[in-house]
Amino acid sequence: MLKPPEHQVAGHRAQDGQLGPLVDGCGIFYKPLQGDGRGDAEVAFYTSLFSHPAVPPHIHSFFPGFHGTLVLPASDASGPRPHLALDDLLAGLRSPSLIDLKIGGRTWPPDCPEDYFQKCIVKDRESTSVALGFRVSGVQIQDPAGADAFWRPSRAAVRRYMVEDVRRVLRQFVSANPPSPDQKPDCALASAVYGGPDGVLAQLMELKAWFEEQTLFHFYSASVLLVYEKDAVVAAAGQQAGKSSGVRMKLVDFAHVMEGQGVIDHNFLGGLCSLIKFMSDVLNDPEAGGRESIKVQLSCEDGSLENLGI
Ligand SMILES: O=P(O)(O)O[C@@H]1[C@@H](OP(=O)(O)O)[C@H](OP(=O)(O)O)[C@H](O)[C@H](OP(=O)(O)O)[C@H]1OP(=O)(O)O
Ligand SMILES: Nc1ncnc2c1ncn2[C@@H]1O[C@H](COP(=O)(O)OP(=O)(O)O)[C@@H](O)[C@H]1O
Repeated sequence: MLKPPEHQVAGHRAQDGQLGPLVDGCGIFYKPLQGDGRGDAEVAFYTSLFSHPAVPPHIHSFFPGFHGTLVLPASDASGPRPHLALDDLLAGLRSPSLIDLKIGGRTWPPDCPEDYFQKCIVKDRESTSVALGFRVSGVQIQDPAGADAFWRPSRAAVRRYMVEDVRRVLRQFVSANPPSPDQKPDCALASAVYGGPDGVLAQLMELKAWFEEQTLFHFYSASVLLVYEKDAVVAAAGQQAGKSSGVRMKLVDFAHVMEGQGVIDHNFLGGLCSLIKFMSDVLNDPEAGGRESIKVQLSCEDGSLENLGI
């Protein structure tokens, strides 16, 4: 049976009669084709990515598997609608921690409509996109209180994140202690999630190497989605023989991918480099919890952690 994903952290949601993605519980994530040509652009991108001879096969693993399109009843009750059928990146995970990081200092493609440009540039300037080359779009972290408890700041709170908030959240994301005004993130899982041969940093470096060369695509408003499950990471760290921690890192959201026309995607590449630097800092200085006394908006959706003065 199709239902809205339990753990979606950003983007359009199939809630309250809105159009959004659905999952089948068997490993497929169905994303409705959006209007204004965005859905068609996303289908064209996936088709090109998986068939273009100049895309090295190992690069495919940085993207969700693509299984074509399927007409399904839309979540907004508007009737049958084509959906992209993608691998569900959270399949098999009961208590995932995940973060959506929108990459690029500018999220608007060239020649987009003026009103869209105006909307995007305001968000880019008011968020950390311009300053850092990326921003947090959404985050959920398993709460140590229980496997089914999560810390998930509201969309409005995430939109207000400034540079120090981003630094803090990237530390909190790999910490075993809960977000609190009294404690710095302990970064206990940093080496297991960000470090190691199959950790996020190693994967980002491999992706960056491709972006240093590829001139096929320019990715505007696409995200890096990081997913891990604490129990699996802790279990892998306790084993000698390099058991995989199962940390998943994929790119998502290709509604605004443009042809690269032989030019490096310096906007996306710059954002990747910046993210790599931020994560390296977490690994190299795991004790630091970020500047003290910063007013960040670490609110939960239930409001219980609203306005922590961290
Ligand atoms: O509608 P908004 O203002 O919430 O903007 C959406 C963005 O939400 P935000 O508020 O930035 O978190 C949303 O961002 P996230 O995926 O939530 O990071 C998308 O950028 C979405 O555009 P598209 O589906 O990628 O074409 C954006 O939707 P469009 O307005 O471009 O359709
Ligand atoms: N293949 C996928 N599997 C699981 N979750 C996904 C997948 N793609 C996206 N998501 C979830 O949906 C969110 C929004 O996805 P995105 O493609 O950016 O949608 P939108 O175009 O509405 O912004 C992501 O932050 C993530 O939580």
